[in-house]
Amino acid sequence: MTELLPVAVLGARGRMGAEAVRAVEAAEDLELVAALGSSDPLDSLVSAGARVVVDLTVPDATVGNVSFAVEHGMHAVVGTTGWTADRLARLETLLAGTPATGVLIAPNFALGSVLATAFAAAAARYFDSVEIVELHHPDKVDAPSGTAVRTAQLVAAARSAAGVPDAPDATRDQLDGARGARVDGVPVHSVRLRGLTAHQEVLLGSAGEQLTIRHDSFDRASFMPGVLLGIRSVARHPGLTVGLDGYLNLQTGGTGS
Ligand SMILES: NC(=O)C1=CN([C@@H]2O[C@H](COP(=O)(O)OP(=O)(O)OC[C@H]3O[C@@H](n4cnc5c(N)ncnc54)[C@H](O)[C@@H]3O)[C@@H](O)[C@H]2O)C=CC1
Ligand SMILES: O=C(O)C1=N[C@H](C(=O)O)C[C@H](O)C1
Repeated sequence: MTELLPVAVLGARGRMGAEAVRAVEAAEDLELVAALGSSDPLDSLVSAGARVVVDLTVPDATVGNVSFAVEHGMHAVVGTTGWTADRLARLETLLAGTPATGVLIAPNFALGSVLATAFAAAAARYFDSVEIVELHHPDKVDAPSGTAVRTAQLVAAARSAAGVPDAPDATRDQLDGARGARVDGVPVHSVRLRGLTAHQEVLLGSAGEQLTIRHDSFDRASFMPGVLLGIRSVARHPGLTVGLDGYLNLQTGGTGS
């Protein structure tokens, strides 16, 4: 009989965590060994024998949780937002001490969203202007979304690599925030609206034309195939991987590893 992979979920009583608990419980090759909330001690991850820790908590808690997992030789699959460049650099330093341990920081687990971001990065060099609109439910605690930040970073990097200058415009803000926030020079606008789940549009414009790349998550079930792919793959990817695209062969049309 094949051994089951022992998995723990942190933030297990939250919107995403509860969905992940159900997905792990339903997977025949995985065993849910711990499902922790905010007041549960991390030590129970060790006593439960978790090999992979899934973090779906809050930006203030995720760094401590992931550091604990890495320090105890557990792999981590992280959907929580708030991973700044500085936090990622410190995590890489920590991971250098345990070279066999893998951490996946995935701003978005929905395969369609990962593809939409890749399409936007591929298109970015061909258009004069690029702006991002992200739209979420109003219970979301952060803005802009992690997905929008990641998309803006990849768009900006693609434009910079191709030598595309920032598109100038004539607008001078009459009110702070009127043009959104800038992430690596890319304007990002955040909408919070009751009834929404998680949505993003990348608007690319040139003279006389517009390309819109839109992705919609209507249900948190959309994130679960990516969460499961992360859990099953993380041990084969030691070190830090940012973005689920790191586990997919997007260029070759492969189905992941
Ligand atoms: N990567 C992705 O595809 C997705 C990422 N997210 C991100 O996941 C995070 C969670 O989102 P939601 O589930 O909507 O939030 P939520 O607020 O419903 O759930 C967060 C849960 O974490 C718990 N928590 C807080 N501190 C904790 C700690 N130290 N240990 C264990 N649990 C703790 C809270 O009590 C709460 O139950 C957010 O950062 C969100 O942006 C959300 C959806 C998809
Ligand atoms: O809080 C959410 O809901 C989501 N958070 C992630 C983000 O900030 O990008 C992923 C998805 O957009 C849903």
